[in-house]
Amino acid sequence: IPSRWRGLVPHRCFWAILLLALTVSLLAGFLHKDVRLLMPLLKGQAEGPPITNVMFLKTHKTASSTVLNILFRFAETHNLSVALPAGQRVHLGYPWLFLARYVEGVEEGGPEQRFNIMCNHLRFNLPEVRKVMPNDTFYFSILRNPVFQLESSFIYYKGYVPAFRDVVSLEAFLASPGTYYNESQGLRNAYARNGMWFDLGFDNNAPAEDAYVRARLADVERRFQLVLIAEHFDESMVLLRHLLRWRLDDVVSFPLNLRSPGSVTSLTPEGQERAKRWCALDWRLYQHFNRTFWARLRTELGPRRLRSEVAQLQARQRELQALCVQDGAPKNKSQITDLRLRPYQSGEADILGYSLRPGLDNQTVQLCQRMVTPELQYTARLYTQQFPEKPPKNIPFLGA
Ligand SMILES: Nc1ncnc2c1ncn2[C@@H]1O[C@H](COP(=O)(O)OS(=O)(=O)O)[C@@H](OP(=O)(O)O)[C@H]1O
Repeated sequence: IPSRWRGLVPHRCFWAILLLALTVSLLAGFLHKDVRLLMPLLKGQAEGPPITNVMFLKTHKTASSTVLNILFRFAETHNLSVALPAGQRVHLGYPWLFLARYVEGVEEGGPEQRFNIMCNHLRFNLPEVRKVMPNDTFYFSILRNPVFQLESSFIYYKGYVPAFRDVVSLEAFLASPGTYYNESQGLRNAYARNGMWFDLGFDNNAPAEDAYVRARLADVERRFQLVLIAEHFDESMVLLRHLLRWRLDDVVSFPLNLRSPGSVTSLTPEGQERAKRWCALDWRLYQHFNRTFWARLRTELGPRRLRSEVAQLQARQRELQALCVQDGAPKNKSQITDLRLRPYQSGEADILGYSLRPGLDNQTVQLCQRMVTPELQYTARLYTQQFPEKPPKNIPFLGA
């Protein structure tokens, strides 16, 4: 070593060691992350092909139309059969308890029929669902904070539900529900109290006694492999994708069936507390499954992978929104000129949908159109595809 460099040697050694240490630690961090990101691929291979027998209990006003759109798209692109409402119906017998014969192609005493996907509105009734779905079906559902679910329901079903018809606001209804809500007025009132409990097939007017509630929660735990939470929609989709072993693009969606900001009125804090008491069964249900949802995310994915997949999902959604959606935002009914894309309007709500960007090529139009097709039109379209020999579903509001 030349003498003029001798003093530098320990110094250089120090830097070299530091550089090595940094490289190793960076590499370790990178590899750790990368291995985790590779896990779905590796695990997917180990665990087998995507799950294609799926039953989604479509609860009301819980982002369930967005989930239905995801399932319909998956069915269409994978050539799967869907348990569709028979004849001119657009739901599977709701609000009556589901019966197998509400499904098109299923006849009492007729040959056995099994479908891959089931997701139109129905009131859950396991023995009858099992008659049309394969034994290895994956069952899942979605819940929403009952305060916001009830707000959405009130506006949407204002003219339809006897309990809501003659009251000026949800705030007024909750201040004195006994004045407006009459149990004996039949099933139509189910939208006014514990709607999610009702959709699960339970008695929405039952007293919220602890033993009863616990027993029903255990029923739901036993039957449904997964219960998602609407407030955490993206996390929900990441978890769903993981459990079904689907691709990221299979669970990308645009929010459907949204109320316009002008149709949203929020309850006061006092009104919210009343809503929780009035819908005590739904409140217990929601609290329980909100807890299990986060516990499940922790065990199935862990925070780092969850964050990374949610970010990927959101980036892909933004990309598709820029590609597909005219002006990149939802529109009200008068702005949607293509009737195939105009969502059903109900009650006092202004329900938003999407128009497609003009000038898209055929393949892109197909992809985008599927993503923005509302529930009724999509149900009708799949029905015609699946039963070309039957009269098509006639959706009267489309002509209006
Ligand atoms: N992705 C996503 N994330 C969070 N929330 C979402 C999403 N998609 C739809 N929504 C909200 O869900 C409400 C509509 O629910 P449903 O489609 O279940 O209604 S319906 O029962 O089928 O009529 C409706 O709620 P409100 O706007 O409060 O009425 C939608 O805004």
